[in-house]
Amino acid sequence: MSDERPEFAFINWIARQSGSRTEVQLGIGDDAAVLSSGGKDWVVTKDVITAGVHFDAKTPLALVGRKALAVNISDLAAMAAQPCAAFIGIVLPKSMTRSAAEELYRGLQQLASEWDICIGGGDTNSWDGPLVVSVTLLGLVESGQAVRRDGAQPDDWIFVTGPLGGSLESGRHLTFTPRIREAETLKQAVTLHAMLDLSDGLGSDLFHLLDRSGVGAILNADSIPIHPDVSKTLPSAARLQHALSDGEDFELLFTVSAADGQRLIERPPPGVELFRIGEITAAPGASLVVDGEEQTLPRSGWSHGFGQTAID
Ligand SMILES: Nc1ncnc2c1ncn2[C@@H]1O[C@H](COP(=O)(O)OP(=O)(O)O)[C@@H](O)[C@H]1O
Ligand SMILES: Cc1ncc(C[n+]2csc(CCOP(=O)(O)OP(=O)(O)O)c2C)c(N)n1
Ligand SMILES: [Mg+2]
Repeated sequence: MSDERPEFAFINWIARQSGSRTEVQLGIGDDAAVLSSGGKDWVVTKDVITAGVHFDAKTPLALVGRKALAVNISDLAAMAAQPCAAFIGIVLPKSMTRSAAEELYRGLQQLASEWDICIGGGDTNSWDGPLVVSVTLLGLVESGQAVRRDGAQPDDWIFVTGPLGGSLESGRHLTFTPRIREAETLKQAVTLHAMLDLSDGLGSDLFHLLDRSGVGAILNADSIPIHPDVSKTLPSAARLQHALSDGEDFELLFTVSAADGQRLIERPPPGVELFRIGEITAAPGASLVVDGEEQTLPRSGWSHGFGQTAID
């Protein structure tokens, strides 16, 4: 007879629908999972989402589960890898019911099956704090083919795969489709020099790519695609600011040689939206051309602040 106390009953319920993959030789039920790669490279990512920070009390729990996995799939898209197995850590508020916990998991499980992801394991805790979901996601890529942040080169063209801004107000941050297919299509079409996904906002994430690559960038304000979710009644400078700093767009930003960039513009690969927003420069720093005038692009966007007030 299996252990029917809440934690173990819930884990048994999860195990019955965890999916399977040949790479996952041993999944839920032992002290650890066993995976084999078949000669490819593993690409491993982790993102945590927290009540009050990434979703609020009104967010349907199925969408919370969905988002916890989707943000990680987006990180694998940014590396041009294919998702394979997920490990789910959940810290439930003690007041949460079993059916609420199941709803959370259903949202997660549904997205997992859409992307053929096997849930290989995880951990379940409960406490007197808010809901926290932490996902570790493993993906696969042909050896040496992961696309990194540090490969941008001077004169590269910079592209994004979709319009930016307004994702929180519209709820898009809960329902977006990770750009796995787009990354795969682009990887087939051109040589991707550097890539990342836009989670904190263009005005923040661009700098991560520039810093890692040791280059700078010049962006054209008129070319930055502003999402229809950003209110049309705002002045254009405010709309641009939303596109730069709202975050959670989960579009890809990538750089390619000018020749490859030209190719993408002339023959856009099917199923990929593309916006050319600027160029990489040898000189560090980022600037923005607004009405023909070059301005410094300040770092903006989201970052998790802490340690500012001495209460420890
Ligand atoms: N607490 C942590 N311990 C170890 N590595 C971390 C921690 N937090 C973030 N990282 C690492 O720092 C890098 C940047 O993280 P992050 O800004 O969260 O990236 P992303 O936007 O892709 O999720 C990643 O390599 C991530 O694995
Ligand atoms: C309740 C709530 N407040 C604010 C936001 C907006 N927001 C939360 S986290 C975030 C940035 C991305 O999160 P992070 O944990 O930094 O992701 P990572 O860069 O690690 O992928 C944004 C824009 C939200 N989605 N929900
Ligand atoms: Mg992260």
